Amino acid sequence: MPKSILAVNAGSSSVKITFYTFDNPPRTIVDAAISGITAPPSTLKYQAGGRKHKEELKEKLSTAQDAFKYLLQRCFSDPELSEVASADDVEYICHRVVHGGDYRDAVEINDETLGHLKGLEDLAPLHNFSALEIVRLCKSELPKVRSITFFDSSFHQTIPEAVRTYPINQEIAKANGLRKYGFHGISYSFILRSVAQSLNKPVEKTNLIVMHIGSGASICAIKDGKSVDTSMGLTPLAGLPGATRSGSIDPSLVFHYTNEAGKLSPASTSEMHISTAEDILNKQSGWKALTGTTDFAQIAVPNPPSEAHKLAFDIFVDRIQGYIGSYYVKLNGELDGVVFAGGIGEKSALLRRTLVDKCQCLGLAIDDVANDKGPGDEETVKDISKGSGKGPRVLICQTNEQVCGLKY
Ligand SMILES: Nc1ncnc2c1ncn2[C@@H]1O[C@H](COP(=O)(O)OP(=O)(O)O)[C@@H](O)[C@H]1O
Ligand SMILES: CC(=O)OP(=O)(O)O
Ligand SMILES: [Mg+2]
Repeated sequence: MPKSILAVNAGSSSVKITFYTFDNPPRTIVDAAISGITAPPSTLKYQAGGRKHKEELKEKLSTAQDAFKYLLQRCFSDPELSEVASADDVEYICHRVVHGGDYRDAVEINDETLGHLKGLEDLAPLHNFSALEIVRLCKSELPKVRSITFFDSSFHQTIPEAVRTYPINQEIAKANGLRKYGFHGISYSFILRSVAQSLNKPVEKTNLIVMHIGSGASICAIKDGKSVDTSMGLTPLAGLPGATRSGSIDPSLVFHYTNEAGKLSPASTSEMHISTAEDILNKQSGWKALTGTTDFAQIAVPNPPSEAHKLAFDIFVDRIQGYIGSYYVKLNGELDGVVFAGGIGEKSALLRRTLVDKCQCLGLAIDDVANDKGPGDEETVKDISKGSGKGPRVLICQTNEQVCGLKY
């Protein structure tokens, strides 16, 4: 029997895996995901053929590796999944790795590339360590299967120098690789292709503002099919706030927050060197710090349970609105569409409605019925614009960070 390809997406609050056939285009054999790792109980979603299943898990899965092991076992032990019964049925594993440094393309894992990626672990503290733990697990437990890593940062290699350069000492910046990298690029690349196709435009002539907003949130300006700016920076902390991340703040805040800020955090291990400040801004800020929950579904409601929930919603809207305005100008007003994607972007009709209302002056308008309904299960791109006028389209794209790796 021909072997399969396994794609793994370790996000900051979820792990999603998909097994594909080697067909062209690849056929999905099974899709399985665990979400809510940072807000237990975790939820399992499992879809194989016509079978769909969702359940709250009793098991405590507190790390991405635990979630990955659980998902793999679940697929291998499914008696109805003869195509993927064990590691012998897998030829390649494609891993989403958030920070790829200067890598422009995917790389196969060997001692040299793994060593190089280990050097980048500190630059994406909520992601690279977990993803590489899964890579290491695959190397030891599925030693015959080849692992390929695909990077979120690759898509943003087209960002112009003046945008990616921080105004600091350039010798130090170059020696230490201190520049804007940008992330969620695997998702942006999938969204770009899917939206261009749905608008009937060639990718290289498509101009978009895309929001990938989930536990980690970013926004990207795409001009002629290329990333020209994005809100995340050297690390995924910059830009928009997220479930546990502050997003951009005045860097001096770090020095005033606590005089311990420069010290290594207790969470640091000999493998990761995270300061207390990084720990606080990455893991103890965002919605969690403001409201106590990391679940935006509890925040984006018409009657928020507290003032703090309302404030969290308003902060998010304010920051996104600022980027949309800035990117609209950077794209010279030549915009085909504004796209909502990621867990929040795809599911929160309230956030979409609020933002589009605030951006009316750019010609954006939303159809309430289409917006409230959202996309159907099989609908990758849904147009929720009002009327068929000339303004930029407002779209929802159900992104897929697994399949994208296969098409790079
Ligand atoms: N109906 C909803 N309204 C608002 N937010 C939602 C809704 N459903 C899920 N979310 C949020 O989506 C986020 C997860 O997004 P996702 O992109 O899947 O995760 P990750 O960032 O881990 O990859 C969580 O914060 C979750 O609360
Ligand atoms: C880069 C990033 O923040 O990813 P995620 O949204 O999956 O946490
Ligand atoms: Mg994600």
